[in-house]
Amino acid sequence: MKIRAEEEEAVASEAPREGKRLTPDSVQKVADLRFVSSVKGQKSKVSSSPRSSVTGPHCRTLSGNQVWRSPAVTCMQVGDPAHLRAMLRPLRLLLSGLQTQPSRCCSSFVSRMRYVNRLKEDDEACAAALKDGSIFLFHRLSPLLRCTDVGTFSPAALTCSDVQSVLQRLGSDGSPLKEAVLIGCSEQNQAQFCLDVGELDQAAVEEASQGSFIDLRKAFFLLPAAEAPLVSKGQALLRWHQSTRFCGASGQPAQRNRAGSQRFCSSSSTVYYPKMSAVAVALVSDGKRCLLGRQPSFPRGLYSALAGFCDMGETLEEALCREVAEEVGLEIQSISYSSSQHWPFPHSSFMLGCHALVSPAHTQLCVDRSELEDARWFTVDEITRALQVKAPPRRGDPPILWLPPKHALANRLIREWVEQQRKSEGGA
Ligand SMILES: NC(=O)c1ccc[n+]([C@@H]2O[C@H](COP(=O)([O-])OP(=O)(O)OC[C@H]3O[C@@H](n4cnc5c(N)ncnc54)[C@H](O)[C@@H]3O)[C@@H](O)[C@H]2O)c1
Repeated sequence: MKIRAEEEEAVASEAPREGKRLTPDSVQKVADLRFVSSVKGQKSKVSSSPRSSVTGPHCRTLSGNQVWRSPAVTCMQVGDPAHLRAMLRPLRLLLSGLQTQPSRCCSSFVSRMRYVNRLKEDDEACAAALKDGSIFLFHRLSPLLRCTDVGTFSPAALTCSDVQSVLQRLGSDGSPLKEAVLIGCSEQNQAQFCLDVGELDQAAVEEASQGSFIDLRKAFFLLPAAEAPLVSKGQALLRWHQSTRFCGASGQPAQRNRAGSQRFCSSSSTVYYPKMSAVAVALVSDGKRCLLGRQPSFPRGLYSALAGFCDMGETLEEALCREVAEEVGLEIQSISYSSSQHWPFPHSSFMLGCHALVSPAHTQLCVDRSELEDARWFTVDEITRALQVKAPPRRGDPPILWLPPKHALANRLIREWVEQQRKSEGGA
């Protein structure tokens, strides 16, 4: 596609270059300019009408923060029979946009995702973004949390200068900042980074930054559901860097890019990317009851959905059928996918959650005691009661059923199942 000289200039003026900061807005402006040029290019191939000219992309908000952008609007001379059609076009586009996917979308979400992607590829832009970004500190993989005025916890988001002054106060030259790893971009268009300051004295950093480093297992459940994934992603990336310093092929150090989205060994030309293990988790039902199991390591009373790591080469469905057969001796008849989750414990897993159905005629359990301490069928009333339990049973308390916490995918599967049962009871 051909871009005219002045458009090239306009694109270049918005494109990131030395001394100019890359932001989600500038990424979007470059995309807009390129888009207008591309529409002009396509237009000149399709029609050479001298009365048509492209004025620019047209935005409209359909809902929330989603801004859908229609193709560029073409201007016509008044009196032209096409004039009426052109005037009605925005309305047609709006109506068609409500029914079908628009041809192009430039929501603020898209701008942020493209921005993060650019930072992963452009070391200089990433270094500049760190100066304006927010940084989440960790100490030996425990995130720094602050208690809010209303008594809840939140991950402490520090500015680059905050972190610099903390480091200076503790006698550091600021070089640890180079180890910051990009996590994402906030809705306020601020790049987000995480940094492990495990080399520094924990109590001194806590005092200087007015927060507390809390073990992720505890922190994960103290945080609101929207914020827990941020610290879990940060910890997973930091852990991966700490354990992937060397190339497995050459034994030489593998160098990271500025964003920390990959490591590269120049001796073996191998690129390493952060890894997660795929885990299949299923809430098995016989149509009336659901099946939960417990491992000996679980806290007292806790039962959860059955889960297992996917073997190399297996599909999600194959992994689920194998795990359920191995652990409780049942054959799954059908599977429906629910949702997924990054699970940081004990190391990064990519959890894929499903509902699985077994035949009501074949529900006899044959539990593999080397994998599970116990597995049982539960009625919807037993599960509903367990969902009301607010605190885990203490030593000496009568035995009660305790379910996985609300941040866990297993909890979501259990709630979905209860809802489904209630609906079908209502419909029966
Ligand atoms: N978020 C949730 O709702 C939820 C629910 C259930 C399980 N989980 C998680 O799913 C994971 C798997 O559950 P599980 O019950 O099988 O746990 P598990 O930790 O008991 O693992 C079972 C066996 O899998 C093998 N294994 C360990 N790590 C592996 C890996 N990376 N790849 C392949 N095999 C591996 C080991 O032999 C281990 O004994 C655990 O990390 C658990 O915390 C999460």
